[in-house]
Amino acid sequence: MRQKPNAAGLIAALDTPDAARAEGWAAAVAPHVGLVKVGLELFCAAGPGVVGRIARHRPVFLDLKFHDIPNTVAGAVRSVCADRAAAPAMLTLHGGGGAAMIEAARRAAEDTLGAARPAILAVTVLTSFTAAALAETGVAGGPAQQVLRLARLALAAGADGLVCSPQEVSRLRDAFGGAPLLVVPGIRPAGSAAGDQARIATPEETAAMGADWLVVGRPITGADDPAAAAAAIAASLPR
Ligand SMILES: O=C(O)c1cc(=O)[nH]c(=O)n1[C@@H]1O[C@H](COP(=O)(O)O)[C@@H](O)[C@H]1O
Repeated sequence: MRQKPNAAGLIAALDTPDAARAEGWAAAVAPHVGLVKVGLELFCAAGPGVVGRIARHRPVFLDLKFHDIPNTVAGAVRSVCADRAAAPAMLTLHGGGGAAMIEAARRAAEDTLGAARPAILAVTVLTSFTAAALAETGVAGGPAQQVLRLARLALAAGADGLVCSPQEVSRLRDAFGGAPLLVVPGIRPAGSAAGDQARIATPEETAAMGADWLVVGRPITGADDPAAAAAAIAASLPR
């Protein structure tokens, strides 16, 4: 899914260790979302085969946030792209893994799947980080500055897009224009609990700032009716 949606679209994060539950959610939200996200919890519990099963409902955003030496990440990308029929439409790696790692990931995806390769998305600063938590890791200057720094590096190294919080979307659009895919978690409809997310905004605000894809987990999967929750968020986005 390297092409950009015409208007901001929705991605449902299927965070559960239960593959049957995840498949049920995928089927229920499919009419309202562009992609569904398979993350570490589901992948580690259910194994790689879950990607193909979930992909029967919607294209899969495989969020394993690779961060290792270039050779190892290239191998991981080849592994998740090996089965063409079950290959993800998008995948994540950490921008902090550096330019050589990102270049190696892109090359591995191209070598394995050619034009059908997944979009490579670089995670910048996790949406759970405050400025204080980021400073504890040795990064001064705050999330916005670090997001811009990693974005510049990742896009120059061949990433198709970035994962950032709603609070950096406008700055990234100003700096890099409309081309990079901006995939944005930390989305909270008014009144829903932030949980462990620190840098958040509503779906309407995030779409208006120029996000391409909004990643929403618990506000959908924790709802009594996940399909209705996904439908309501999708309907709130400008068309
Ligand atoms: O890469 C991601 O998708 C991601 C990056 C990030 O900075 N923050 C973040 O929350 N995510 C993912 O987005 C989803 C957000 O879920 P909720 O907080 O439940 O809406 C989770 O599956 C996270 O793993």
